[in-house]
Amino acid sequence: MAVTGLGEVDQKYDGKGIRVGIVHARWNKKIIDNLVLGAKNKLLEFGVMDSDIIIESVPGSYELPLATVTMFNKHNVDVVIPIGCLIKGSTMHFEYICDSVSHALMDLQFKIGKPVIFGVLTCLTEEQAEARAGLIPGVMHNHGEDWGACAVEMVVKFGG
Ligand SMILES: O=c1[nH]c(NC[C@H](O)[C@H](O)[C@H](O)CO)c([N+](=O)[O-])c(=O)[nH]1
Repeated sequence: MAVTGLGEVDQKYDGKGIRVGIVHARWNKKIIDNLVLGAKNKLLEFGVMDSDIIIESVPGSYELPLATVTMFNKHNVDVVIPIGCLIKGSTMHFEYICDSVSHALMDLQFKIGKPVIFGVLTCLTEEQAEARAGLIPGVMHNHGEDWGACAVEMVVKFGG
């Protein structure tokens, strides 16, 4: 079952024995905490052992790519889920971080040969971010759950 894109996981893959790294930014804490919880709970639901989920934080989303490399090298994980929340401000800072971080995380997969799940919300408003973290009842769902399911599927199908 792949993640349908509507947030429903329509097939469950066996996560037993898979080691998963989660690196998360600390900006927008309320949103980040729920995204991380959603990803972790989905990993556990798919059979990943709690002891095989390694979580580290960084100051902001800009630090996620380097932390992702270190997570692979230091903790011998099969996949990393970098989690961040970027919210547009009044300057171009948002655009530059979104662009550099998304490209860096995409490129890392090919350099390392392992899956890097894109868990960075790039939102124009705080409300958009809250909805995608499952913090507004009845509006969207916690995208962290999608990322957890995606991580297991990618390792099962394409892991080294
Ligand atoms: O994770 C975020 N980092 C942000 N900035 C910090 C950045 O990621 C770095 O931590 C910082 O520039 C130091 O390198 C954000 N904004 O500036 O808006 C943001 O919305 N989210």
